[in-house]
Amino acid sequence: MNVAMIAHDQKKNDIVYLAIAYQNILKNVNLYATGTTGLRIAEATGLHVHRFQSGPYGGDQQIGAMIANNEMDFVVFLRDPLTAQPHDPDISALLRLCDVHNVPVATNMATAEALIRAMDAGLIDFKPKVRD
Ligand SMILES: O=C(CO)COP(=O)(O)O
Repeated sequence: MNVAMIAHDQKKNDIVYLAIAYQNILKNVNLYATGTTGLRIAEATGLHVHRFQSGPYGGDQQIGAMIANNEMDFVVFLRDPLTAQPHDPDISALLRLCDVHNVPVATNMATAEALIRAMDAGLIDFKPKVRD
């Protein structure tokens, strides 16, 4: 199970809270993250996180590549809806790829918690996606 965790700066504390609260579940998956988010999660939890570039430097696109390669099962992307991001096209592209490949993606805390619990309960079908 490969899970990506990404958060904009104003949401970093939230994603750290999420990782701490659910670390007993997240320790059983392969965690991927953009650079700074991954560092914050690793420091706070001790969990191993595969870290990509920081988002504005290509991290979103690197995670997008995993989605396109059918290698990502679940994405938590806590976006900041109140601050303009210089790499907005990359953010849109990542979310678009989640929809193209039918990958569950949570963009706020409420959905993230619901999906992590659903994942733990085996309620989400994470089988490899079938494409035409
Ligand atoms: O900008 C981001 C996602 O679009 C997140 O990048 P960082 O985790 O490196 O801050």
